[in-house]
Amino acid sequence: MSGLFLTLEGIDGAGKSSHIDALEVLFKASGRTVTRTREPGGTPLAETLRGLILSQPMDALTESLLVFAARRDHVVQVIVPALARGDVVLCDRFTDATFAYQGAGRGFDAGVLSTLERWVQAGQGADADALLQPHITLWFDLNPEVAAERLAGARLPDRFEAQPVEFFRRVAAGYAARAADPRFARIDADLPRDQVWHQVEAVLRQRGHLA
Ligand SMILES: Nc1ncnc2c1ncn2[C@@H]1O[C@H](COP(=O)(O)OP(=O)(O)OP(=O)(O)O)[C@@H](O)[C@H]1O
Ligand SMILES: Cc1cn([C@H]2C[C@H](O)[C@@H](COP(=O)(O)O)O2)c(=O)[nH]c1=O
Repeated sequence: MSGLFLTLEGIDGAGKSSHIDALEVLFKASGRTVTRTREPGGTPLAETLRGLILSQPMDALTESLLVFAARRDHVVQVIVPALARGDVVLCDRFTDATFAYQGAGRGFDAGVLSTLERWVQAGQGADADALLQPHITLWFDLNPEVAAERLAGARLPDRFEAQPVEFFRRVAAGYAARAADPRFARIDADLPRDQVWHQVEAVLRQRGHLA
């Protein structure tokens, strides 16, 4: 069986993490082995970098280099081996987040991000031209004002969550621009949790990722 690389994306507070447990249960019930992971993070080194990225002041180039450094370790150590085994890889954020947050949010050069993406996600040997990309990206689309209300009081904000709503409007626009790619499935996240889940399950069945 071939591996499935599924990513979850959206602005902070859009509700994507709330559905990862259920996704894991669903795929396991269909007989699949699941590797559950997140970005930035997913390896000891990448989790160390995550701690710095979410807490330390830095400019947009440093931030971009650190997220891609964390990603390289994660891709090599976790994602590629899991896909080679045939696992379903459930990854909370991947490179779309970099284009949305560092690109659209911070205003950092998308051409430089694309170059880093090619270096970090290039295949090996005969596959050198193939770029590792998710098979499907569940994009939890939620108005930034609603997301901010959901996050208020839920937890102490990190360096991104502490950004003003204008930042998240730019990030949301960045995701919307990337959603033209057919691997994106838009999930209307401005609905009660059970209805959000219903959309997630339906899209996976429609696209043939679940029996
Ligand atoms: N459909 C929903 N309706 C109302 N509240 C929700 C819904 N889904 C999640 N929440 C609540 O919104 C908050 C953010 O949800 P969650 O942590 O899943 O978001 P997230 O997209 O993973 O955010 P982040 O990327 O910042 O981790 C939580 O308090 C969660 O309980
Ligand atoms: C992968 C990635 C993430 N970010 C930001 C987005 C979020 O604010 C945090 C991660 O926190 P979460 O609660 O686990 O969603 O990191 C980023 O700016 N760039 C990236 O590439």
